[in-house]
Amino acid sequence: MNNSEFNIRQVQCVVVKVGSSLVTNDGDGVDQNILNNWAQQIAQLRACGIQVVLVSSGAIAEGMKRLGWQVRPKAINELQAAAAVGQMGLAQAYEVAFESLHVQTAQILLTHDDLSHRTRYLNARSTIRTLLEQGVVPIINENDSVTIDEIKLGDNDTLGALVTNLIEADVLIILTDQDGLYDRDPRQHADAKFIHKIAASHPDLENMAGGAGSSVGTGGMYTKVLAARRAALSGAATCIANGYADNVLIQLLQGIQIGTLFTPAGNRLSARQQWMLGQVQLAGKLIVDEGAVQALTVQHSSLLAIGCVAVSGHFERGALVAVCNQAGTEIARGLVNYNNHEIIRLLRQPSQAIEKLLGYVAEKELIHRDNMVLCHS
Ligand SMILES: Nc1ncnc2c1ncn2[C@@H]1O[C@H](COP(=O)(O)OP(=O)(O)O)[C@@H](O)[C@H]1O
Ligand SMILES: N[C@@H](CCC(=O)OP(=O)(O)O)C(=O)O
Repeated sequence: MNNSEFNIRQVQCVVVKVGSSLVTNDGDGVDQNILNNWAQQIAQLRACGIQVVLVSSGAIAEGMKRLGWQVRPKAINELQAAAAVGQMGLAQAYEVAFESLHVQTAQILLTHDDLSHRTRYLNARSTIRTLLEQGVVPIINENDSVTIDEIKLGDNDTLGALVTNLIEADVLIILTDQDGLYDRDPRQHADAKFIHKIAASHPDLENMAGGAGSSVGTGGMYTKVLAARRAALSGAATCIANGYADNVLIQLLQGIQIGTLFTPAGNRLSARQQWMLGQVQLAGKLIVDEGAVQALTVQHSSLLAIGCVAVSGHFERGALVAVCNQAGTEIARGLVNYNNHEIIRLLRQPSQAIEKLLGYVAEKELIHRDNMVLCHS
C-alpha cells in the first residue's frame, strides 16, 4: 500500500507495540486489566482475519517491582537481571489474558545480532510468519538479559519498526500514554497542538518529538517518530495512539480517526535494503569526496575507489559499511567488494588501477549500487 492508496480498513497484518508505562501502570507492576483489554481486541481482530504481532515492553519495570527496587538501576547487569525476572511476569500475564479467549501466544526474544545475521534474520521472519499462519499471537521483546548497550536494538519502538519491516506488516500501531503526537511535549507545554495526520517523511518530526515523560518509558516520542520513519521504508503506515482509549485497536482499524497517523511515501525499499538500514552496528566506514556524494545521491551510481578518500574499521569483502561525507555524516551504506587493507591501497585510484595494485579484480566498484542504500531513503 502507498500513501495515496493507504486505507487502514484494508490492512491484513498489524504490529502493535505497547510501552512500559502502559503495561505496568507507570511502574506499578504488570496491569492485568489492560492486558486483558488488549487481548480481547486482538482476538476480535484475528476473528476478522487480521494477523497481529505484539511487541511488548515492561520486563525491566516489572522486574524492578518484583525485586523491590524503587529506582531504575544504571548498571547493565542489574537491568539484565530485572529484565530476566520481569519477562516471566510479562509472559505469564499475557498467557492468562489470551488463554480465556482460546488464543495461543508465543514468546520471541530478539537481539540486534538476530536481525543482523542474514540467516537468523530470515529464520526470525519465517518463525513469525509460521506462527501467524497457525493463528498464534507472537509476543516479542528485546532479549535484554543477554544484550549490552553496544549491541542493543535500543528500544522497543525501534524493535516494533524492525519487526514491521521484517514481516512487511501493513501498519505499526504504537500504544502509549498520550493521545498521539503533539507539536511539542504536552506534559511540558499546555498549549501543544495535536497532529492528526502527517507524512512519515516530514522533516519536522524530530523537532516536535521530545524524550520520555514517565519514569519507566525510555525513548519518548523521539524514538516513536523514528520508528514511524523506519516502518515507512517497507511501505507501512504508523499510528501512535493512547493505549487507555476505549477499544483503541478496533477503532483504529475501523478507520475511526484517533491518534496520529504517519503515512508512508509511495516508494518502498527492497527487503535487502531495509535489512541494511535496520543494522545498528556497521563493520567500518568509507569517507568519500563531494563528487562521490553527488554521484551516489543524485545519479544513484555505484561507489568507485576514485571518490573514496579514507577508510576505517577491520572488515572482509561482503561486510556492511557506512559511506560518509567528509563532514562525517552517513549518506549511504552498503556491502563492500574489498576488505579494509585492500581499500587503503585503492583510495583515490581509478578502477583501471585495481588489478595492478591488488593483483586481481573482484569488481570494478567498491560498492555496487545494487548492494547500497541511501540513508535518507
Ligand atoms: N511531541 C510530543 N507529543 C506527545 N508526547 C511527547 C512529545 N514529546 C515527548 N513526549 C512524551 O513521550 C512520552 C511517551 O513516551 P515514553 O514515556 O517512552 O512511553 P512508552 O513507555 O509508551 O514508550 C509521553 O508521555 C510524553 O510526555
Ligand atoms: N525491553 C525493555 C523495554 C525497552 C523500551 O523501549 O521501553 P519503552 O520505551 O517503554 O517501550 C523492557 O521490556 O523493559
